[in-house]
Amino acid sequence: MTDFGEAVTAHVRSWPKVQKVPAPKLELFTVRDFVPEAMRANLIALIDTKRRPSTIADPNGDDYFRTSETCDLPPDDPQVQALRDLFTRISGIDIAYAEPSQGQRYDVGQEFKNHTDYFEPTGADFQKYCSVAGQRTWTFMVYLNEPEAGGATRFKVAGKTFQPEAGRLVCWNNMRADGTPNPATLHHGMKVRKGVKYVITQWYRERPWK
Ligand SMILES: O=C(O)CCC(=O)C(=O)O
Ligand SMILES: [Fe+2]
Repeated sequence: MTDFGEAVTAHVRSWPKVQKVPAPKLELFTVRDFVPEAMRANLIALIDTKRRPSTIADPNGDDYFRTSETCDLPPDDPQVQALRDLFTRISGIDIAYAEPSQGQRYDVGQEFKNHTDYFEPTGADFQKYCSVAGQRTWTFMVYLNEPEAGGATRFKVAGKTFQPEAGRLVCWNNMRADGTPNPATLHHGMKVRKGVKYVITQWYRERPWK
């Protein structure tokens, strides 16, 4: 599938128990209990063994913009493959368009401030990140657990906040119908206040990743 607009939206909508989140100017969906519990536990353990400080594409002078840790999930791990299969089934997007899946771990006080997942077309590093596979299209994000307090994902423009809920999927189209990046996708991984938060993010590109 190479139509990342309506075709993916229609595919996601056909998933049992998917909910379309009412948000102006934004295709935003959620599915509760998307990731089975046994898979969540294994993925959390994987993230814990391989984490490194998270980075951002265009440094903006704020060293505290994204303070979490990231894990590049091993593509040959059976749990990672099972999760990627789930993303393929709900999105209908060929796995060739998927970036390597990433785990994120937030300790108390850690966050990912307001950002968009697409690369700024005017950003200094746009060519570096997008010349081969193109822009990011869809984001599929799952919560692997529930911290004791904090750690919500807030879509400021769309006016929607998700509390972390183990197994829940949140997904959205980063592009508008005309193919330009959609600023209404702005979102904030808010500070964890108590406990630890684990999520996995899966991004898709306009062209095959490799
Ligand atoms: O942790 C969250 O709630 C959001 C994560 C996120 O936005 C990202 O990894 O791009
Ligand atoms: Fe994000």
